[in-house]
Amino acid sequence: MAQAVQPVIGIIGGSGLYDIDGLSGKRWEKVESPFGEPSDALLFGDLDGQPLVFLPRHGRGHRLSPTHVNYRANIDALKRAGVTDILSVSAVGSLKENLPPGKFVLVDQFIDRTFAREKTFFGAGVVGHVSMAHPVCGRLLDRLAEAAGQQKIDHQRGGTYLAMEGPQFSTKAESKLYRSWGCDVIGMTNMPEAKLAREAEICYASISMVTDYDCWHPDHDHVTVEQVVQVLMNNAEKARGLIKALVPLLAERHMPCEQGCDRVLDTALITHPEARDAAHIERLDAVAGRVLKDSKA
Ligand SMILES: CSC[C@H]1O[C@H](OP(=O)(O)O)[C@H](O)[C@@H]1O
Ligand SMILES: Nc1ncnc2[nH]cnc12
Repeated sequence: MAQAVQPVIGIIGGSGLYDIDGLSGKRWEKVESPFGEPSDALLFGDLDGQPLVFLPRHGRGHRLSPTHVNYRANIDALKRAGVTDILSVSAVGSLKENLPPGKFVLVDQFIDRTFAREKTFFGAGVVGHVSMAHPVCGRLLDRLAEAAGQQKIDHQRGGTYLAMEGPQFSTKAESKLYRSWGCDVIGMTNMPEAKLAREAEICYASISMVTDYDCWHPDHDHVTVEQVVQVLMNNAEKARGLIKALVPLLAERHMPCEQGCDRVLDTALITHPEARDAAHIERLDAVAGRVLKDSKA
């Protein structure tokens, strides 16, 4: 018989979102990870009785570029904090005419064009392969769409997020190429974040807030940080409202994830138990302890 789980909601705040207000019992706590330094301490608290953990992706003060965010340490730290569901909040450029600045896109697919980041917890002594066919948890996406509807936020359900390395914005040729691929939005951070959340068996969904038309649109200025920040400031209230509306929708005890996000490692590991590396198994205590606990040397 499947067991109900008490959800712990993790929010990864992107550009412009470095804190969460309205939390009771608010405390910043440093969480150590064997994968290095998370972007910042974690902010623990309760929102209307629901446990919540917040992490500013770029650190308070926006110290880390998308390439220098330690995505592995961030996801590992959230897993150690007991997080079951991650909501990633991001600023993105629009690659479609009908997605103007201010619109929220609840993406459901990604194309990963990043190349200078650690992208897996596995390898070197513990090899694992998880499915990324459906990178976003359907249940989280349903609840997000419901909350956005309740808040009357202009949003699109579904869409493809192109993850680029950055930190420079795209050339016009790149922007047009991604449009020709049918991508909806572009950003620099949701990959490998979504891949690592999947490996750590945490449900993941992304709220992508459109801030600009990147550089392809003949009638709009090319993206600048100033423009992104301005649109984010105008939308901060909407983002806060969405999170507030979403939390109670996720708060009821839920059964194991229907999509299986929380058990992907049941079928992912290929290294023979006798060939597994003891030191690596130790580093994976939070991420994969559930399936590796009998492998310890
Ligand atoms: C400040 S503009 C570029 C910056 O904003 C986005 O970050 P995040 O996803 O954390 O909101 C984009 O990916 C870049 O990192
Ligand atoms: N146009 C853009 N390209 C990449 N990341 C972004 N974040 C916000 N706007 C962006």
